[in-house]
Amino acid sequence: MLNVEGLTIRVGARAIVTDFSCTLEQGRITCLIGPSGCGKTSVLKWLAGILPPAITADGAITLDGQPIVRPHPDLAYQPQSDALFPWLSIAGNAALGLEMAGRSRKAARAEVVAHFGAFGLAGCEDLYPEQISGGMRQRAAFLRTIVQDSRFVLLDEPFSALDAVTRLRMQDWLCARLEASPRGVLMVTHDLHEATQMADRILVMSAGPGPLVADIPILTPRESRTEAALAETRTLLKSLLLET
Ligand SMILES: Nc1ncnc2c1ncn2[C@@H]1O[C@H](COP(=O)(O)OP(=O)(O)OP(=O)(O)O)[C@@H](O)[C@H]1O
Repeated sequence: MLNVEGLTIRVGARAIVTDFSCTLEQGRITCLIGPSGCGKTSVLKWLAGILPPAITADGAITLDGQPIVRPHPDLAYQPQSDALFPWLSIAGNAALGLEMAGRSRKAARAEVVAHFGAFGLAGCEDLYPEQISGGMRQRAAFLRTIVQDSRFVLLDEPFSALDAVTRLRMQDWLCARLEASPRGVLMVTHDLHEATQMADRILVMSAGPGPLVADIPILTPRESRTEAALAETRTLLKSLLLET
């Protein structure tokens, strides 16, 4: 279990996040939503240990009750931008996390290339990032993150550049992967449909810096999440976002 307590993030004297707390459990998807600029990305960057030096933060983080130093191998992070290296092929980029974790280049490449079909990247193995579309780059970055062995995954709008059908496919792929290999996921999204379809719980941040506005468990099993079953939750989320 990953626990965050009392996280406050400041840019100079200005607080952008105040008193943020959450618990991530393995096998559960937590979606983080909130208005643009409320600090969602900053929270993920803090968790990943990559906040820029100009941004300061106070807060406690523990993994199974023990404080951890980040970057940490049990926390994989996919930034909002695809952040692919232009000089590496798509297969090379996707395999990078596994290589850094100690796999040989050949083994890492074989492991990621096995998913290229499901990710709509078949035939792109030896192309470079500038040769493929933004949606394809985002899928390669997602693959690089999700194949890692980390117990927790931090995803910042991982499907924002995808068309509607591809997005649904990737959502299904992620849910199936997590069932086969349970990990804790914290995913930022602006898409209420995505959040309610995928999440076990949804954390709502406020526009102004302040504690979470709401922490909403989604109890309906994923296979029963019809439009009707989720309508009430979506209405609640919309009204919370409008209020903030
Ligand atoms: N490097 C930085 N220097 C100065 N201010 C920053 C920096 N990074 C973020 N901020 C400010 O911190 C606040 C929170 O930004 P952040 O990107 O975390 O929000 P967000 O909720 O993820 O936004 P969005 O939904 O638009 O991606 C914003 O006011 C932003 O301008």
